[in-house]
Amino acid sequence: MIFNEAIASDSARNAEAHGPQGHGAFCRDYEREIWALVVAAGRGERMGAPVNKVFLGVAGVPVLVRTLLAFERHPGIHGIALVYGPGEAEICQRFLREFGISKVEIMAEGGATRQQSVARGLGIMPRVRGVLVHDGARCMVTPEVISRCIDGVADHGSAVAAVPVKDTVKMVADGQVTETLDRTALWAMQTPQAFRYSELAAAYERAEREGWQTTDDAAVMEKAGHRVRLCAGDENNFKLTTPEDLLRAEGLLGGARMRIGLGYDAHKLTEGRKLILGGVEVPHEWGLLGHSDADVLAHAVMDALLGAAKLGDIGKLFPDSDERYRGISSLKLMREVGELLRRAGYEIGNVDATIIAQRPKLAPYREAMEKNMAEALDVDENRISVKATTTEKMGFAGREEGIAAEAAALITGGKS
Ligand SMILES: Nc1ccn([C@@H]2O[C@H](COP(=O)(O)OP(=O)(O)OP(=O)(O)O)[C@@H](O)[C@H]2O)c(=O)n1
Ligand SMILES: C[C@](O)(CO)[C@H](O)COP(=O)(O)O
Repeated sequence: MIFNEAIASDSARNAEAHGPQGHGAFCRDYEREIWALVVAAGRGERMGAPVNKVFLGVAGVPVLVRTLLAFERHPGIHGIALVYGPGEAEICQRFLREFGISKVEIMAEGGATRQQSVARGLGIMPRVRGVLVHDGARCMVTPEVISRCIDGVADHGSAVAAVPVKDTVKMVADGQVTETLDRTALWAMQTPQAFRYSELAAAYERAEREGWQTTDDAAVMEKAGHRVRLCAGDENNFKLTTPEDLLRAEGLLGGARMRIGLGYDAHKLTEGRKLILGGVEVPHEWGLLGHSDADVLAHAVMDALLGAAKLGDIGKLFPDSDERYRGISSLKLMREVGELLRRAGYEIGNVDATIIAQRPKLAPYREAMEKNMAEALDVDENRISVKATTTEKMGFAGREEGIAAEAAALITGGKS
């Protein structure tokens, strides 16, 4: 990542971006690339949240992360420049690491207005072919809208996502209607707003020099004398501006994205081993046999979570042929599972597990097991439930040959 705040001149900027001249394969031809410029330096006053609205979660994933992932995953986007608010660089960098976002190559602090923030981003980006300026607060942008903007800038030099106005719109003064506008000629502007980088950067330099005040990039281009073309946006690509927008986004992304998973595991009881269940060492004359600490409860919970996220199972992730996992605490593996889910954009809704054991009596340890696993998964204890049952002496558990556990997990969110 470049992460430069300011680069002195155009030639220095492209030298920095391209790397040293003559490095053949490593030399990027920025003038062929299409980038996204994501602006997230607003205050979100209309949202009324105690933090910048782009850091609020929608279905468990921060708004800004959702926005960045849309561009990260689009094959037509070569790089991303991110403009953040004062004091917010660190949290942005943490999100990039946690969610494995690798296309953000440039970061800059924004200004007091959106126009200034875009100008700053353009000022430190490499001179690419086309740039899609996008609001960090429009986290529901689809790959189709991004594609239309990329195609539009390639074919016509501009493409601004927009939707036709559906309501009747009137001019009003002092609470009185002065005019009813012709709705057929009215379109609501969204982002991305895509332009040739050279033209947009020059228009923004002029806007700053001449003190223009605009609310979108198209307006800057219009004032600079360019023709601006629209492309089809999407009704769901709305800007999260007020708390109602957040609810609407949650409704679209939250409930519809619930997933469930089931996990089951069984281990043999044997002498000379500790009995570890949910990370708790339970006093007993036998313990469970296994390559790791054989924590059958933790294993069932991990498989339920991995299954819900379609990320495989513990056998695939932590094979018993791997010496690194010999004797390992399963809670350590559970931490990794939690991290994997977070990176994939999931939030753990709840986990319900049952241990199937004839003996020992497990009720006194249930809470400690719940606490351990909640800690490992970095969720509230309220989300993890552990129960235990006997099989009335029937089957392998009843004969005390082994202990089994089963778990169900519900997760929400996800990147797609
Ligand atoms: N000085 C600013 C103002 C806005 N933006 C960004 O521009 C986008 C659209 O702005 P808006 O929704 O108006 O965001 P806020 O300015 O944060 O909201 P408000 O006007 O309610 O304070 C947002 O992603 C916002 O972070 C920015 O980068 N720098
Ligand atoms: C760029 C924009 O999102 C297009 O609708 C909008 O103009 C931003 O305006 P705001 O005043 O920052 O909400």
